[in-house]
Amino acid sequence: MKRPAIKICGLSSEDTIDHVIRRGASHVGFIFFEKSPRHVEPDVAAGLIAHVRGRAKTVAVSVDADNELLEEIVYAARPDMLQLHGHETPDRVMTIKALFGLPVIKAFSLRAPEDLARVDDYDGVADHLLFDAKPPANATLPGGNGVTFDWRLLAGWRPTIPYFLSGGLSAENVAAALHETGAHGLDVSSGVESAPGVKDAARIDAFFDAVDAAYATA
Ligand SMILES: O=C(O)c1ccccc1NCC(=O)[C@H](O)[C@H](O)COP(=O)(O)O
Repeated sequence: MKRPAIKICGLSSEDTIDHVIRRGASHVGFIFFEKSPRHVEPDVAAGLIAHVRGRAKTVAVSVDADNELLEEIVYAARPDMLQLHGHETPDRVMTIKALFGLPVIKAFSLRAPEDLARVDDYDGVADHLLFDAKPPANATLPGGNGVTFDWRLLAGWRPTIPYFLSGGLSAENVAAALHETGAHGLDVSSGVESAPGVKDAARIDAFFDAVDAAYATA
């Protein structure tokens, strides 16, 4: 079985970036959402993204961002891809793609089967999908909450667009998540942190070790 793409999200230091790329991250994500403990300003992200260039795909994550913010992010930081983690409609995704010419990962929050109903509308529009858990009722962030959803929602479901499985993944559960869903890619943030926004080298290693072990036995 082919090892999935692995996106480590919410990065903010060159050392951690180097570590996750060394361990095999295919994508690294930067959060542009001020309420997040992982938020990076576009000028800081520019340095981090320049540091990555060519070694992994760089992903700028935004939430219902207007054109002005997207311009600031894209023209300052020059990411390879945009992740839209809000309520962006298919029309809005098409507009963003036309404006910036970058591939788009469209994120969806899942809790129940009906949450998948809108996904087909993004066929031919989004380049990748990302399935995350719906945030808990008291959450202030639409993502990065470290909570899982019921992976059986995706079992046997083969979308025409490749997808990242996300939401509360960690070294402890990633093998089961892969087994249940057969996801094309994995995305993790809290599960490789010691505190919100603080990436942890040991947890990063444990995560990649768990993915490698899952593939060695697949
Ligand atoms: O991580 C954040 O702080 C964040 C804030 C606002 C929108 C999206 C955010 N994260 C997006 C991601 O792709 C996360 O990796 C994804 O939600 C999974 O996070 P976690 O459950 O913590 O692994």
